[in-house]
Amino acid sequence: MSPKPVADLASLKGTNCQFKFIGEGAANIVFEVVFPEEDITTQDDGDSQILDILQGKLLRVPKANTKAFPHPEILQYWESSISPLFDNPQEDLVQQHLIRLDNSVVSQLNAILENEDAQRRADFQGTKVAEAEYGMLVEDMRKKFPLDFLLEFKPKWLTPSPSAPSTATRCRNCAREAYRLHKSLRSASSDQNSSCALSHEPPFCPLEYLAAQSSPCSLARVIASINLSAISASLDTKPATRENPVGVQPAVSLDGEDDGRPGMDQVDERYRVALVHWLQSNSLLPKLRDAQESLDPAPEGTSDQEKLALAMTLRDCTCFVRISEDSKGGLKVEAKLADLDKKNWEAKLEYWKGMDEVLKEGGYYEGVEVPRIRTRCFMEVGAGEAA
Ligand SMILES: O=P(O)(O)O[C@@H]1[C@@H](OP(=O)(O)O)[C@H](OP(=O)(O)O)[C@H](O)[C@H](OP(=O)(O)O)[C@H]1OP(=O)(O)O
Ligand SMILES: Nc1ncnc2c1ncn2[C@@H]1O[C@H](COP(=O)(O)OP(=O)(O)OP(=O)(O)O)[C@@H](O)[C@H]1O
Repeated sequence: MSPKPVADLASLKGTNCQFKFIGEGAANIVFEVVFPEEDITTQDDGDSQILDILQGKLLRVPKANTKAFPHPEILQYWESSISPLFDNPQEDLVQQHLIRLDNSVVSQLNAILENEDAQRRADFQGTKVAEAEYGMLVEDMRKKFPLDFLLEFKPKWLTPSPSAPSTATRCRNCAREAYRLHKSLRSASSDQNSSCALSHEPPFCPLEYLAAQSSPCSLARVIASINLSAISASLDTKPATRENPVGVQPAVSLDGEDDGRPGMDQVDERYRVALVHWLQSNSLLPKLRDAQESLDPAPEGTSDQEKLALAMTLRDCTCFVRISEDSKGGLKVEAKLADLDKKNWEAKLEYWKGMDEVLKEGGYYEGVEVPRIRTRCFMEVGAGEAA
């Protein structure tokens, strides 16, 4: 049975609410619905209902002209195929609900995007919100209070790709990053771009987040990457692009402002301890890895494309880790996975197969592409380290 919408955005008409652009990916755009203070205190019954529903949630709407499934289908899949993989889906997954969209709201959202266009990631500029019937309300995983600590990253492929050679020295993600950078180097027409791609900061390897459970060196690198990211974010104000390696570093938010963010060393030591404890002991990333692994095909391959699609969904999610003070003055860590959307395997199969081939044939798994792209994959650096 299809999920039912929890609300209709048409009921926002006549209110003074505004929308704020929060972020976007290839398939969705996320907005905050902001109400003026006076509206919050003086709503009649109908409006206060939608206000209550929107509380603590963000509006996630589909982009136009993608091959992604409509949100009701994504949600149904999430309920039937994703949630059962987790022992405690309420705790482990960013909660989401269906909401009915409204054409005039979609026009409003598109006007906001047009205004923000110059600030958007270069390859996303010009893309619009679809005139779809449904969108989603998702649990807001941003900081709730200024002192909260927030880390956002994509865990990606936590086990080797079944098609990687046994001689691989890079994980699938670092191999793909090397390929992307290599491609941008080859297509760069000016010397300036070429040297930029060669002198890039190596992409942070997502395997390190999991390795931090047993390897003190990985743990130290994760903590260092957070520092690095906070510093580079304040120095480099250019929007992230696929070719700009800063865009693939984990996003970290320490004080809610983009500029002058302190590094971890300036943050309350208690937050660092809580983060280290989470990195060393969480069951979320091992659970995600096990789920990915259980879907991997036998060596002879699989023809079960639905299984492949589920594996690819689990390899393309986002992890939010929020640390905040609880009501007793202690710290609570909330770690949840988002963007576990059903993949349209019919539309993506060729891309997936093509990428597999390119990474294997181009020597990206072994780091033998010419010129060699600098990476710092856990498989490279972690190999010689004792746990
Ligand atoms: O192919 P990959 O590993 O680069 O992953 C793509 C993502 O690239 P990223 O790893 O975040 O740099 C890509 O992320 P971006 O939007 O480019 O940041 C998408 O998530 C894409 O999935 P879809 O087309 O939205 O269904 C992702 O495609 P899938 O392969 O997961 O279908
Ligand atoms: N629940 C949330 N809480 C806070 N921020 C969020 C939330 N969901 C999404 N965002 C922000 O919006 C951005 C884009 O959202 P999302 O990942 O859903 O887009 P997408 O198009 O599905 O991504 P992809 O390209 O990976 O498929 C995220 O990177 C994040 O910064």
